[in-house]
Amino acid sequence: MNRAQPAPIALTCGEPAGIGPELAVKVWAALKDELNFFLIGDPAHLPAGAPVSLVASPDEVPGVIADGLPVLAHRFPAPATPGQADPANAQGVIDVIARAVDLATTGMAGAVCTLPIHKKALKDGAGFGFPGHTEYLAHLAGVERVVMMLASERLRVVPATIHIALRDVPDALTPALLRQTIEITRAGLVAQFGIADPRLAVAGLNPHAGEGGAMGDEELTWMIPLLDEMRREGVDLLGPLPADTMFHAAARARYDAAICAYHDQALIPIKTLDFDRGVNVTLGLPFIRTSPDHGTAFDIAGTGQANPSSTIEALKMAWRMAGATP
Ligand SMILES: NC(=O)C1=CN([C@@H]2O[C@H](COP(=O)(O)OP(=O)(O)OC[C@H]3O[C@@H](n4cnc5c(N)ncnc54)[C@H](O)[C@@H]3O)[C@@H](O)[C@H]2O)C=CC1
Ligand SMILES: NCC(=O)COP(=O)(O)O
Repeated sequence: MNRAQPAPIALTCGEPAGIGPELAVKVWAALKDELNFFLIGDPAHLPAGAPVSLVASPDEVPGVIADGLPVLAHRFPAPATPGQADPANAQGVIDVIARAVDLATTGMAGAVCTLPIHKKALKDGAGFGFPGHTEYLAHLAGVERVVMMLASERLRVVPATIHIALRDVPDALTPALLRQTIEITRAGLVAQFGIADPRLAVAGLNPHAGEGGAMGDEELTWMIPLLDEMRREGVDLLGPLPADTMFHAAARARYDAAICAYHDQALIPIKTLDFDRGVNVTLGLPFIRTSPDHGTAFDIAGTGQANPSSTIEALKMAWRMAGATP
């Protein structure tokens, strides 16, 4: 590897009781000759016998990554028991994310890549007041609004509303929110994915995109007028499209990203197509953040079965976005 590259990526440990510790070691084995990254977490949470290179600062990473997983130690109060989150560790998980953001904003880390957190464990254990990383990272960065994108080679999707109850979606999905989501997505595709003139598709809220008002009227009353207005402003937009027919192969070829009304409308197609290789990327932050597309997988934690492919893709994407040259 050419070591004159971006600053190393900070990989946050996520929930120690999940598959994060196992993934950290597996991705080190896969990527140690390709890119620079370091884990922020407790070395005692890693699988027994894992090769570790303790570092005091990210700039030590290039010199030691060949020998073992570079770890910037963050000591936790309790050990990690696979499949059982310990409330005593919840605050540590949150603090590690904040530490990674500090390193990224000061340029010591080239990007942040997050291993999965268990949202309820953080809420119960430390009163975590955010639905997920996305909103917490926006808070830490002092940014009012960011966008969650899940991306793979075959599809990019954006849920305009994220972790809210389905019954709250129609009220939360406002013209202002959809406009902002489209604008941030478009800017992110240009700046972070290198797409000069992004083509966007917007899903309707209702079945068949409302079918002319026969199955809901949000498309008629405000979505069509908003998208028409944005097309006149020069945005390359399709929609509102019926969500059930916009994800087959020929339909996907017509756009660079699909903007969806709610979480499952966006995440079901990409996790069905590319669960192993999907990457979650936050657009609109002043630093790069990627993540695997899956969660803590308590059901297989500690068994050695965790597939590292999505985390490998997340680290590679962060490395490219940080400006790495091949
Ligand atoms: N970025 C993040 O921090 C994310 C966190 N989560 C959180 O994770 C927790 C568990 O969520 P679930 O809905 O159960 O989803 P999950 O992704 O953890 O697990 C769903 C299924 O996929 C399997 N699976 C997941 N990742 C795998 C991998 N790398 N290799 C092999 N099998 C894998 C699991 O064993 C399970 O059967 C929740 O608290 C959720 O909020 C979920 C998604 C992303
Ligand atoms: N369903 C996606 C997800 O939970 C990721 O959330 P975040 O922690 O990246 O905000």
